[in-house]
Parts: sequence; C-alpha cells; structure tokens
Amino acid sequence: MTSPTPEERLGRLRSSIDNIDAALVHMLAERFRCTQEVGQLKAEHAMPPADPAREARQIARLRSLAEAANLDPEFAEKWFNFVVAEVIQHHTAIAADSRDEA
Ligand SMILES: O=C(O)C(=O)C[C@]1(C(=O)O)C=C[C@@H](O)C=C1
Repeated sequence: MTSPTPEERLGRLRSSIDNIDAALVHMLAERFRCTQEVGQLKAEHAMPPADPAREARQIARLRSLAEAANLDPEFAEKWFNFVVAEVIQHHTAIAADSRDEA
C-alpha cells in the first residue's frame, strides 16, 4: 500500500475544510435567524438593542470553552464581538423600522 501523495493529503484536508466552512455558514444562519426574532421581541417591548451584562457572561463562557478546546480565547472573543456588533446593528434597524411604522 502506497502512502498518499502530498497533493492527495492536501485535497482531503481541503475537502474537510470545505465541509467545516459549510457547517459554520449554516450555524451562523441559524444564529441570525434566532437573533432576528430577539430583535423583533426587543423592538416590540422597547428593550435596548444591546445587553452588555449578557455579553460579558457569553464572553467568559466562550473563552473558557475555547481554552478547553485548544482554541485561542482572544480569537474566540474577537469572533464573538464581530458577530454581536452585526446583531446589534440589526436590532437597531428593526427598532427604527418599528418606530417608523408606529
Ligand atoms: O441576548 C440578547 O439580548 C441579544 O440581543 C442577543 C445577543 C447575541 O447575539 O448573543 C446580541 C446582543 C446583546 O448585546 C447580547 C446578546
């Protein structure tokens, strides 16, 4: 039995990377589906778009999960802040739309 060539190994690794990227896109889409609903709920009840105390708890939890998974906690926090900044923009836009409609 011959061992795989570097090109075969690269091809297999890239195929796994493509599967992981697809899963991440689907998970992000699902997360944003939930946060859109949160945005509607917050707008209906005049709740603020951002909840810094909740974010602090999420960051502490994600940093601990990242450490356990051997992922750089700084990177996990940056990723979270990037996603949440987008969510807060969506929440703010939903609240503005619902005020315009009132
Ligand atoms: O949990 C909320 O209150 C949300 O609006 C969701 C979410 C998040 O994306 O996880 C976004 C903004 C808040 O500052 C905190 C958390």
